[in-house]
Amino acid sequence: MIKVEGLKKQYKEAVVLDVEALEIPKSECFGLVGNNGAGKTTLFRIMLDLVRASAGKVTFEGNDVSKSEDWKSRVGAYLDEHMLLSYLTPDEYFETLRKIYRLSEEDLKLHLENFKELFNDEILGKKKYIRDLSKGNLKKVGIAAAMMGHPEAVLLDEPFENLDPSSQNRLKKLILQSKENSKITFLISSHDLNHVTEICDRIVLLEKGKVIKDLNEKALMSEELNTYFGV
Ligand SMILES: Nc1ncnc2c1ncn2[C@@H]1O[C@H](COP(=O)(O)OP(=O)(O)OP(=O)(O)O)[C@@H](O)[C@H]1O
Repeated sequence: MIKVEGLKKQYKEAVVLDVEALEIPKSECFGLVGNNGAGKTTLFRIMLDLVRASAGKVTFEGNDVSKSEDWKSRVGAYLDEHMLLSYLTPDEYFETLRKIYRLSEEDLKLHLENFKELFNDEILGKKKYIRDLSKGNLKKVGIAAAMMGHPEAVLLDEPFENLDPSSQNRLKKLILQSKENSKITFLISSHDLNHVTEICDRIVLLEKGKVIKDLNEKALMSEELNTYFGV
């Protein structure tokens, strides 16, 4: 379980995140939505100990992520391209991660087979550096990397952004399959209300850093979100 307790992030006088309490149980597909600047990425960055909270904490299976290391081998994430090694080709990058995660060559092959449809024959074996990939293809590499090493939880910031419509559908299918087969907990931030409502069991809406809605009834999600966003 991922637990957020009394979490605050402040830059000078501006409070950009203020989440009293949030519990994300194992295997949940948790959607995070909110307008630009609502605090979604900040929450993910604190969860990954990339940014220090001004107050409060995030725990993964009881351990404070800012004070322990154990969660690092159990959580995968793709927030943006800074997380990639852009001077490598995707093949070299996955091979590097394979060694870090101590996976066999067969394990890596099996993992990448799950991404065959999503990669659409544009990622592997192309001898193109990651830095030269299109934005959508960069995202695909990042997501495949985030899901390597049998993580218990995967955080994805705007995973559908820059993907073409077929790739968006393939990604949704892949997330649903992984959730079904591996019981991965997914935390997904997105501006695409249709996609998140389709794949997530629960959606939290942030406004100016605060949780203003916590929705888990599928039938009501779209209605409430469409009303809020005026779409
Ligand atoms: N290093 C920083 N210094 C000052 N303010 C920051 C810093 N990082 C983030 N912020 C502010 O924190 C707020 C929340 O930003 P955040 O990126 O978390 O929002 P978001 O919901 O992910 O937005 P978007 O949908 O546009 O990606 C914004 O007002 C942003 O300007």
